[in-house]
This record gives sequence, C-alpha cells and structure tokens, in this order.
Amino acid sequence: MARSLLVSEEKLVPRSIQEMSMDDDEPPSQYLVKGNSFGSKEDSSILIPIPIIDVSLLSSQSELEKLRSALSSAGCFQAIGHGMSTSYLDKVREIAKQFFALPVEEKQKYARAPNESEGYGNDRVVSENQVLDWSYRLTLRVFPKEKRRLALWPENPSDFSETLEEFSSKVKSMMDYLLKSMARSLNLKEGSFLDQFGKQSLLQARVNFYPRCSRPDLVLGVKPHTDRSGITTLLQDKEVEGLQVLIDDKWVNVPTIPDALVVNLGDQMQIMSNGIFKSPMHRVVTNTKKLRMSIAIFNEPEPENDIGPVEGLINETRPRLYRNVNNYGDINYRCYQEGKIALETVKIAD
Ligand SMILES: O=C(O)CCC(=O)C(=O)O
Ligand SMILES: [Fe+2]
Repeated sequence: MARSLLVSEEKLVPRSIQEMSMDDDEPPSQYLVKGNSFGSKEDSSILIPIPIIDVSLLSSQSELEKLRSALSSAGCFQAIGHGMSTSYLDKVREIAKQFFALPVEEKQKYARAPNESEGYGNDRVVSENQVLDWSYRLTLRVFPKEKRRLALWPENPSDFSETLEEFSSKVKSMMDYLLKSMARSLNLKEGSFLDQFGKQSLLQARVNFYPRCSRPDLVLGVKPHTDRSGITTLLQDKEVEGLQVLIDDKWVNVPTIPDALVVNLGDQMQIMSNGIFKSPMHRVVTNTKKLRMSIAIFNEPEPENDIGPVEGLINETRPRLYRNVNNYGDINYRCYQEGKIALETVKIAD
C-alpha cells in the first residue's frame, strides 16, 4: 500500500465544505487550483457546440454518422430521444436533492471509509499536496446486484434505493444500445464493444453535490480528469451549469437541457476503439450563487476481462495503439496516486 494513503483526511479538511459554503468562507489553500496546465480560460461554447444525438433515430445511417463524428471529436454528446420523460428525470433529481438536504449526522451514517470508494463524503485523498474538490459525493455500486453494499444505501428518502435502481437499469439499457450503435457506426459487428464489457459489467452510480463557493475563480468542483469507465451517462442539474469538456484545447460548457442525458466515453472505450473514439478530459467549475447536483452512472467491463482494440480497427495505416489490459480500474487508481496519465501507461511505444 502506498504511504500516501495513510494521510489523515480529517487533518486535511478541517471544516466541512457545507459549513464553509454557508458562511461564504474564503476556501482554504488545499482547495486552490495551482496553475492550470489544461486549456484556455475563455468560454468557447458558442464556437464549439456539444453535439446532440437522438437515440431513437440511431437506426438511420445519418444519425449513426453523427454519433461517429461526435465521439471521434468531442468524445461526448447530449442524448435525447432516450425514452425517459422530463418528469421521470425530475423524480430522479429529487431523491438526490432530498438526500443531500438531510442533517449531516444522518448522511454520515453512510460515510465512505478512508481508502474506500463507496459511500458518502469528499473526494478520496491520496497525497498531501492533492488539490481538493469542492464537492460531496455518494458513490454506490449498483450492478452486479450481489456486489451491492446495502448498508451504504440511504433509507431516507424512502424511495431512494428503488428509484436509483430503476434509473440505473434504464440508463444501462440505453448505454448497451449505444455501444451496439457505436460498433455499427464503424462497420463492426454489433457486439464488438458490448461483448468486451461482459454480462457482469460493473455499474457504479455517483451522486455529486457542489455547494456554492465564494471563489469560483480559484476552486473547482471536480479537477480535470478523464473517466476510467468504458462509458458514462450523466444526469445534470436542471438549471445550474458547471460541467466543461476540453475540446480542441478549449474548455467548453455543457449546457443544461432538462430532458437530455450527457454521455461521455471513458478511457476503456478509447482503448477498445483503438483511439478512434475519445475519452474527453472534463472538469466541473463552481459558482457563488447556487448548489449544483448531478448523477453519474459509470459502466465498465468486468475487471477480469481482457479488453483491447477491436481487430477490425487495426490496420497498416492505423496500427494497434494500446495493449490488452484487464482491471483498468486499478491501473487508473495507481496512476492517480503517482500523478501519471493512466492511458499513456497502456500505450504501445512507437
Ligand atoms: O458533475 C458533473 O457534471 C461531472 C462529474 C464527473 O465528471 C464525475 O463524477 O466523474
Ligand atoms: Fe467524470
């Protein structure tokens, strides 16, 4: 075990973000982003719009072409036509808000243990000089069902578990269909990506809360990162923006569209697509006025599965870019601790 894991999280986070947010405190130095190695500061959303894909039209060649193009440039899109109504999505947002509104002692019943990823709390601290995220999250494994840690599933609001399970299943069905469509968009067999995920693929839900922050110029809700998943679906706050994606070296706002779900690829799909599809760098900015929430559903292949570039995407002009890997989640976590970029470590040298 790396020594850095022994850092006491309490010592690093003396006051809760919620308290600091209510009192408009100046954020302590651990939260201040030092320098910015990625992207420009100006808002490029007008010049670079986030693509919108209608899932119900993906049987048509033209929508498939839009999907292929979105994933090979931005690596993400806003999905509409997915069959979940605005009122249904509002209900899902509501259970998250109700949980967050509970008294601290009540939420602490589901606290994440140090060095674990599931449960309620701040981001996991892996080193003393880590810049902390201005957020709280509740992380829960939803599938495979036998691997759920039910002691961490909130009993309040009473319909929390049932609603999260139903939403996760619906999102999983949509993502399975998207994975098949992605394969078709590259003239591959439908199961080329989906089969690599396996029947027991992991589905993790993360409910994110971003309290107001007095210094959005210095503090981020989530630091720049790519997802370790294969594919991620995000239900954004209905009103409050904050998610930004790095496209062409510019941070682009992902606008809130009440009935859209943001879909982005994770590193494991960049590997399987031999680099044709992108796992985009993204971050969350803070704001002085309103709490923001979001619910992310991450789907990743069974950890034991060997995943790698699909044969049909390797040829003389596009040689194999990545080696086969399993347990990418662990590779990613080790790299995070060591300040390395996980995708780079599985790349085949020229
Ligand atoms: O809250 C968001 O919009 C994005 C959160 C995110 O990127 C993550 O949880 O990996
Ligand atoms: Fe993310």
